[in-house]
Amino acid sequence: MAAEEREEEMERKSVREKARLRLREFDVGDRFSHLPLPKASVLLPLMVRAGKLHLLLTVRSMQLRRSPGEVCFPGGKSEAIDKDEIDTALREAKEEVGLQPENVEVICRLVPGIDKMNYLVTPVVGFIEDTFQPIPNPDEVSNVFVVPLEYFVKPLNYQTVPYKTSSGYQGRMHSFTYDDPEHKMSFRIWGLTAHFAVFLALVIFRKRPTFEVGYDLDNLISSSENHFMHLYASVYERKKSNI
Ligand SMILES: CCC(=O)SCCNC(=O)CCNC(=O)[C@H](O)C(C)(C)COP(=O)(O)OP(=O)(O)OC[C@H]1O[C@@H](n2cnc3c(N)ncnc32)[C@H](O)[C@@H]1OP(=O)(O)O
Ligand SMILES: [Mg+2]
Repeated sequence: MAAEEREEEMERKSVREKARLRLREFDVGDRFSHLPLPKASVLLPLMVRAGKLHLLLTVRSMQLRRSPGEVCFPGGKSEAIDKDEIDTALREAKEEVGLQPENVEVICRLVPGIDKMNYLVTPVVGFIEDTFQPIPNPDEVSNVFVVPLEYFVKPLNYQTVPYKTSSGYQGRMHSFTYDDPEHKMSFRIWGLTAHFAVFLALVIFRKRPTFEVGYDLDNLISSSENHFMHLYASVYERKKSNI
């Protein structure tokens, strides 16, 4: 290995090590697994490119019944064969973009979210190699792209949009437009996917974003958990009153 390559390799390792340490502090493990909602998981695939962390995202096929054409992370619904949320995320990533589970270094599970169908969606964070060549499954994925993680705290094109869930919970959603120099295309990343990307960036960079987030950044762990429990309570109450 040439001296320059050795230096790049050391830099890559140090970027990964710093992120790994921060992420482990935020690992929720199976703390939310008992909640009585249908389950889904997404993989937040992190890679180091040119010394910086990047996230891999997909565009959903237009043929899908749910959220066609939207940007999301590789992921999907839990199946009976999955032992936990990590298994689901890895199985779905393999099915959707051809990522082999043995090529993912799983780091942690972060605080879940709830999607518009009231699925409990667990984000699983894992490192992948920057040399990974996705093989999109055309039934589910129409495109794959990467975004510098820093974009989710320091975006060039950001909006906040109001939303109301079926359970009556009102809030605001992040919406980013990312001009991808590789594909020479713009991608809109919003909703639950944007929510997970922003949280991941806050955990790793610990810096104040250029836009408002609904967290107390000095107490990010408790604040993010309270935020989730508030959302969960509104969904749970609604489900109970529909029984
Ligand atoms: C809060 C509201 C919002 O945020 S909306 C704004 C922006 N949108 C987002 O952020 C996207 C958020 N959603 C997600 O990430 C995903 O929908 C989550 C919640 C992870 C669920 O995963 P999802 O990809 O829908 O499920 P999945 O992968 O299990 O299945 C998708 C559909 O594909 C189908 N499928 C499966 N395998 C095949 C195959 N080989 N050939 C053809 N189709 C296939 C599945 O049956 C499933 O279909 P269906 O949805 O059940 O109709
Ligand atoms: Mg999916």
